[in-house]
Amino acid sequence: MSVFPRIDLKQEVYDYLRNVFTNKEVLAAVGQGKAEQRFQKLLSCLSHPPRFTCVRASTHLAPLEEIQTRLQEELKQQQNCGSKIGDVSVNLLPHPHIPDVLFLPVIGPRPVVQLSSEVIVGAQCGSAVLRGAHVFAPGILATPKFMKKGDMVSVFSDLEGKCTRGNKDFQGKRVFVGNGVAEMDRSNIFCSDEPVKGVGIRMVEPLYQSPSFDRVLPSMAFLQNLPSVVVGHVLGPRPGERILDMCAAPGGKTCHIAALMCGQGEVVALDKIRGKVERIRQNAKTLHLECIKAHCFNSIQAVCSDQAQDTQEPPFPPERFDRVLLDAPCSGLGQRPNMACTWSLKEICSYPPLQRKLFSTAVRLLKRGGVLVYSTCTVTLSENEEQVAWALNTFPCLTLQPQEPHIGAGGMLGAGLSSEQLRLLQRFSPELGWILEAEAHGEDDSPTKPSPCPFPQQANKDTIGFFIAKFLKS
Ligand SMILES: C[S@@+](CC[C@H](N)C(=O)[O-])C[C@H]1O[C@@H](n2cnc3c(N)ncnc32)[C@H](O)[C@@H]1O
Repeated sequence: MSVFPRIDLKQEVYDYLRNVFTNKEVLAAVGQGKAEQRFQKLLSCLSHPPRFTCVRASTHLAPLEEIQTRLQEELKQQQNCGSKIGDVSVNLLPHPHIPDVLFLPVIGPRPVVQLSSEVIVGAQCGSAVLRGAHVFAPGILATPKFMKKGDMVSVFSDLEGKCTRGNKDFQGKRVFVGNGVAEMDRSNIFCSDEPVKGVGIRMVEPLYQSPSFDRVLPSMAFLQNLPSVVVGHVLGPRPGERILDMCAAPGGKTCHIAALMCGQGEVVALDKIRGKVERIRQNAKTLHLECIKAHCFNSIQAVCSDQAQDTQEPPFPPERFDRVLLDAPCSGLGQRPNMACTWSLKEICSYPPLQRKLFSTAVRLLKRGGVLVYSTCTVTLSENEEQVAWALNTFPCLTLQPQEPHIGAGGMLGAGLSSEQLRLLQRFSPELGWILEAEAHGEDDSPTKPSPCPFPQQANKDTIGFFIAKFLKS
């Protein structure tokens, strides 16, 4: 199952995370051995891609079955267009409990032979390749000296971010992600006056095989991690409501919310970075969602004190929204695949205070009787369960609510929450699925050998690390 080394973390971050996963409450519940095993499995699975590609289907535009058939046809055609991945069957699977999700099993790691011609790409680009993307030219850092369009090359991801652009003899740490065909000469990539655009290497033998969804039925299929799709359903928007998405770019969840409302009502999407707000607008346009109003704004300041002010633009008067989503900026330690995180502990610990400021604004902007969903794509306690404990103490008007669907695990021990409160939280913990799988394959010393999870449980478990809490304001 593991082909890559465990995620590489700064020692101080490793120690911090290890303390989180072996905290007193966890140790009292499961003991040192199990807690340590869970932490080590987490480090392993973070460096690997999830084994399913999740697509959110635009069921506001067409029935799921129609989208499934059209996508399958498109992806088969893509295979026939000259790539070596023609032997793969495209089998999109609907999720039995989530009406707008289609899964595509990822095939890998496959036995791909490395070539002598090496192309080095940035870590982010390498991660995208492991999830089915081709290599876009701006992600290329180094190529063979005389690389010409049409050459077959092996693609490697620069693990430590040490490869300089245009390097001709990079010797640093890298991992192999597959073979591809150059779509450009080296000179076009590094010696052009214009910023370089488009596909630089077309992947024909990826280590992990999943079709590229680039320009495949863009209005019908939106690539989104499963927990992110769950967030939209947990928020439960209804047609005609007024919804605020406080940290919205690039707009995956905003668009899902608008689609669930069948375009009726209003979804206000805020993000503090102007370029990213444009992405929200583009996505809304592509998906034919007209009820989205995107603004560039610092959400911490999105509430004004004047109750009477009825403005269409931020800042908004208090208690203005039926539902609020705070998909908070976070340390992102649940993202997969991620082979190396260069962040310091100080950077990781900078998020909780920011999240609390955003949360306080969210509570003020929410109507009484309204729903607030808080989510992150990270695995720390301080950004997840500890934030929930803080919120319940600070805002007596808030209560935790059950989530639908609830396909992840409950909250993690360590923040002093009761078992009932933990049950109401939803934590996607891919390491738990990996432990089951290893035990089933006899890789661990477990006395019992459960069988590997069938679909869809496997797809529900092998996701990015993610956290969701749902509150009602009374
Ligand atoms: C986790 S991402 C959001 C992903 C998004 N919800 C989606 O599903 O596509 C967090 C976003 O918060 C934005 N952000 C960070 N601080 C913010 C603030 N004070 N006000 C508004 N947006 C902020 C970042 O620019 C980033 O785009």
